[in-house]
Amino acid sequence: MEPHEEIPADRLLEVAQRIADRLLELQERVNRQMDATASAELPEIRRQLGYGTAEPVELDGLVNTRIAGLSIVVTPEAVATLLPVTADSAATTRAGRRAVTDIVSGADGRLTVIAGPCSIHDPAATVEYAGFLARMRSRYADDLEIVMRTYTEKPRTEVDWKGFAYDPYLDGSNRISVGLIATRMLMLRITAMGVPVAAEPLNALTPQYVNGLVTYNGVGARNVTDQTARERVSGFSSVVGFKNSPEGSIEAAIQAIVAARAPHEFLGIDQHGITAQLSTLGNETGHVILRGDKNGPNYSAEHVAETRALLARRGLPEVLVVDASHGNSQKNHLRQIEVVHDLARQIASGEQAIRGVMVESNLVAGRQDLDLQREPNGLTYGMSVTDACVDPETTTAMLDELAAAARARRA
Ligand SMILES: O=C[C@H](O)[C@H](O)COP(=O)(O)O
Ligand SMILES: C=C(OP(=O)(O)O)C(=O)O
Repeated sequence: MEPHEEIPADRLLEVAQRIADRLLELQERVNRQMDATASAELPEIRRQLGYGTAEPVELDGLVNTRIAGLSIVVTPEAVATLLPVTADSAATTRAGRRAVTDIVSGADGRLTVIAGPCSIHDPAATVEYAGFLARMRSRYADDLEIVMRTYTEKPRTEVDWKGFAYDPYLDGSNRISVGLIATRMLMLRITAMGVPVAAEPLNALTPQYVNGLVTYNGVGARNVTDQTARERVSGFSSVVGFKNSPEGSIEAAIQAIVAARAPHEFLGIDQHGITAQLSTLGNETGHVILRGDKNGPNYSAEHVAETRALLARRGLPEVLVVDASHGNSQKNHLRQIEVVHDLARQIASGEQAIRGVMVESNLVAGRQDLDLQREPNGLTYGMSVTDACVDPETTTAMLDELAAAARARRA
């Protein structure tokens, strides 16, 4: 057992902070050595290339005029060395990816369910919720492959809290190193419990910190047209889904599928945090996630048929996942129940294209406002601080219905 596996979940942030402090101290020293080597050798390289001595130019008011701070962050390699993927976690992710890939390709007739909080904000509640999903996974294993939403990065419409990976203390202190370490610790913990993890890869650098721990990545509605997001997931080992755009464009998700199936060359970082050129092979698991839009839902049989036709026209597999929340619930968590009813009816009557359902679920129903100035202790335990979620009881009823539908479709 790794030492971090024994840490009580309510002390996870404290330990993440200690790890961050030690790693940042080390990284400062490494960076100083690198800077010293570069400043010793670069003038000589300049000279060998036939350039004269660089005259210092005053750049005040020209560069970094809107940068208020710049601090180093722990590197993926250092974090992975202290918090390695254990055999149990690796086995969970391997099996989860295999199962979801097979469901997407049609080799496995079950249904994927991506359930869990809209966003992660409290390690203890997250681990407790993972315990609930671990029980659900055993109960419904014959019909469902259940994966836990472990979203620590949140895309925001305007300005708001950006998620646990960025601001783990929920107070605007934005300790990103601590957030990245704590995210990895949580994903290690959840996968060690046998529950595969789903995430949203919002940032170009964060995936390196959770390498080997994510089974399913959903590119969000606000990022689906982003070239850098498409490039990134073309190299992911996980299964990837693309939401329709916030305005309802399914075509945007289809274009993302096509883009991500292709190999790409782009800029990222390597495991040492050094800028790197990444060469990818393309990801063939890409599919549309229907999430509705601001004007209404898009989960009906007509929408599913329309999406199938659009995919067929592009010669793509007629495969999709439906998100019961967001535009499909018009952000009313209880409407997810109606969405799931409808999807269960479609699946039971033989609709083959629907391979997965996403549900926003948490320990406590509803949502609460997060005030970054208030003590986090004022929050209700287990309740979402972003979009409203259904509770475990409602989630269980949904899983029961979806399992029966998957069974009926296979029969
Ligand atoms: O999934 C959660 C939210 O819908 C998404 O992050 C956007 O949130 P916002 O519109 O509240 O910023
Ligand atoms: C942000 C999310 O959804 P969307 O991109 O559909 O708004 C989400 O699934 O957390």
